[in-house]
Amino acid sequence: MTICGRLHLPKLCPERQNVTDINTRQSPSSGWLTSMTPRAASSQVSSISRCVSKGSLCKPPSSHCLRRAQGYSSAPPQPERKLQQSSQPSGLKSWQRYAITMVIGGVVYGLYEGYSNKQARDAFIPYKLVKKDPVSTSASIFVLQPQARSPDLDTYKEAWQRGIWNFHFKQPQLQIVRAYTPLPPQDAPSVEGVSQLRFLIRNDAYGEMSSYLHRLPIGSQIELRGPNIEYELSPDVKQIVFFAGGTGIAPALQVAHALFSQKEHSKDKKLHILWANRKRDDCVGGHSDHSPAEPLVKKSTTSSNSPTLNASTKTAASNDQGLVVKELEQLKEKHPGQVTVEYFVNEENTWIDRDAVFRALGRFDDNDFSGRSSSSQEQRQILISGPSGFISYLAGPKEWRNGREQQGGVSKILAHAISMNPHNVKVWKI
Ligand SMILES: Cc1cc2nc3c(=O)[nH]c(=O)nc-3n(C[C@H](O)[C@H](O)[C@H](O)COP(=O)(O)OP(=O)(O)OC[C@H]3O[C@@H](n4cnc5c(N)ncnc54)[C@H](O)[C@@H]3O)c2cc1C
Repeated sequence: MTICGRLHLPKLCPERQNVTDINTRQSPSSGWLTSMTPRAASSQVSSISRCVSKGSLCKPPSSHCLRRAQGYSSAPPQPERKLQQSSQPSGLKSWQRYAITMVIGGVVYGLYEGYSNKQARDAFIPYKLVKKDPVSTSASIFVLQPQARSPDLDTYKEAWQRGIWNFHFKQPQLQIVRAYTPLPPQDAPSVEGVSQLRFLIRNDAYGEMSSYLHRLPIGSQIELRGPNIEYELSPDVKQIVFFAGGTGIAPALQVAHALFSQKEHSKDKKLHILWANRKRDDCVGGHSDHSPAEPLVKKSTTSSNSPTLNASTKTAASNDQGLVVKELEQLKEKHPGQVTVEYFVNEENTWIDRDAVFRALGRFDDNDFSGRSSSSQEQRQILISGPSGFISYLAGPKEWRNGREQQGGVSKILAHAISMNPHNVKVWKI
């Protein structure tokens, strides 16, 4: 078993964005590149080039020249004789000076390119709220359309292929930022050119951002920054068991999108999703794909209305399907035999407990792994996404180390289930 860290794209520190509160688990980055402006970069190139072409004997050339370029020096004044000496073509031949200039120029250009791309990623782009489709009494799908400045669609297209990612939303009055995960585009032959974004957002009555977003009328402007990659799907991954809590289903749908759009062996890939919600309202019409012979575990026998499998089967008989359930059903139709879903509803006393986790891990099929070169760990992955309590309950908490949120060890129910299963797996807490 391997526990993996998450990918972090560097971010400008919130203070510099005039944003005071951010809920992403990324720490603000700092450092020379972040704090360097393009003008400073180009002035440094010219100062460095000047310094090198004069044949100055800087050792190492860059540090001395950089200090000079920055306009300060702690070195004592150089005697005139030395300066004259340095203007002679003493140590370096002209081709050497040229080569050094080219190398330094290339490095600075590379840094500047990176800086420009980062600037574009870190800028907030205005979107217009064009639709809000209720999914349940507490969550809606928000549809956003870019306004004047068009986003970099290529970057989004790349993100859709890469795995799990999010955007930062800005609350303009409070200057706070929260992350939300876009849902894969629907009914689009290609993600290319699709500029609308959809988000499943829960309305938390006491939450600053979510209640603000749910109060916004259609036509309002919302500013977004991204994409921020959280998890990168390796092309070697063949089987995934995904534990999703509440809106944690959005990353599961993203993974499905990335997994099945991979060109190689996409027909061999399998995804099993276990989706837990507090209320049936959030997943109306969802019925589990587990075998009827395997009853879901009844947590409590004291409650008179503690339905088990029968209740979910009854609900499934209804034609009513929530929007997210519909998307899951479409996914199953599009990839028959490759996608399976189990629903867990707390108010119906169905839980992702020990048995459920153990059964889920039993879906990893060793027969699918012949003749592949990559390690089986890479090929089988367990992903967990949802509120921090959900992740902790299943696999132990994520941890803060050196100002960054890290994966932490795998403990609790998942560790037990893994120890009982003979499979070699990689675990990601999203
Ligand atoms: C990478 C990532 C992706 C995410 N994707 C999604 C997504 O796709 N969809 C989605 O809905 N969410 C998503 N989230 C969660 C989202 O970013 C926000 O955390 C969530 O919407 C709550 O933010 P908020 O500002 O509304 O709540 P906050 O104001 O930050 O409050 C947080 C919690 O504290 C409680 N609280 C606040 N004040 C009080 C008080 N005085 N007393 C008691 N309780 C209080 C609130 O009820 C709330 O539950 C994601 C989070 C991350 C990190």
